[in-house]
Amino acid sequence: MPWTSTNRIYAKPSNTGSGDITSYASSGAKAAATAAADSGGRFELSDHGYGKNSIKLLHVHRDGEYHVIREFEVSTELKLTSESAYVIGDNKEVVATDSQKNTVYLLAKKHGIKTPEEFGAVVVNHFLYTYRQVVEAKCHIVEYPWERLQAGIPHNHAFIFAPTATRWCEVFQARHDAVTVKSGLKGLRVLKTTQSAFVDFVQDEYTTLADAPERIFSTIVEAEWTYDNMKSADFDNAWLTVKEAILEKFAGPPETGVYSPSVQHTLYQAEKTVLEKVAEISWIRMTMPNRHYLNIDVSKFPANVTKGDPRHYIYQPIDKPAGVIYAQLRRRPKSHL
Ligand SMILES: O=c1[nH]c(=O)c2[nH]c(=O)[nH]c2[nH]1
Repeated sequence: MPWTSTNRIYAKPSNTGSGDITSYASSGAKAAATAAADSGGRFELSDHGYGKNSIKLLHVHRDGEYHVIREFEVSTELKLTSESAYVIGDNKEVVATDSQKNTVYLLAKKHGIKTPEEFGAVVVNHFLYTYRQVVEAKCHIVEYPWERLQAGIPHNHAFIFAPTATRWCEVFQARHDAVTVKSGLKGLRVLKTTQSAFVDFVQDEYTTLADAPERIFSTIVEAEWTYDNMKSADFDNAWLTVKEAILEKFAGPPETGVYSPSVQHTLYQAEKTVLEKVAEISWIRMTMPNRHYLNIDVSKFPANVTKGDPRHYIYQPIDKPAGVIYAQLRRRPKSHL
């Protein structure tokens, strides 16, 4: 889906002044009130920012009988040119976090929320355009996983919470720069009972793990990615494609599955599928913790207490520790040869 009709998203805000700007304190006071000046050159503020976290918001789009909902937690963060609020307690340039919260509701009312990524761009753009003292704006959005209720046919206005995976995005814009968008998925918990192995790894005096030609594979996937060409990006489609690529490469076809020689290989396969399928994604990073399920070793028990139905297999789920496997796959620049 292209960006919304508002072309403000791609404009590069300048600080040379505009009718939009409603607040700006004198630069004289700002120059003096730095941590470096205040501390006689001993210290400097190496980072700062402030905002409102987890602004809860339900967007309902009522189109006759057919209603669409999206629920979010939106967090905003601004960085000001001035250090005055920190160093001398001068709040003249501070856009209150309470006002940031109000702004989120008012922008949602005005523009609606088509995708979290597009709404995040509206929010950061607004802060940079409206307040000259804002040098950077960030908006982090987490979406609640509501799905339309299916009652034979899709229900017009009832929904069910289906937390298969949580969608999030982070939108950032610095003054004079374009918007950048990072999208992500977390909490996608999966398990399969065969077609997973881990063999042929280093065997030395530190090793007790035996080759496992057959094991349980379970993980809780996290993924994040950015876009090369945001103008043509279809954010909803990208998120669904990432989720489906992970499920496809983890599970394989329903009847036969797909063999996994390691978490590493399955993770790479999923990332490669995403870059093949979604042209606008420039890189993707996935993390797959290896949630271990240990075979219960019954060999030390007498046969009369261990024998039973051979179709029963009992494992011990292990919460901690978990293996942690991650990789980031990006497109290589096209060769000019
Ligand atoms: O798929 C795996 N990768 C590893 O690196 C590893 N290490 C380990 O102990 N078990 C596994 N499994």
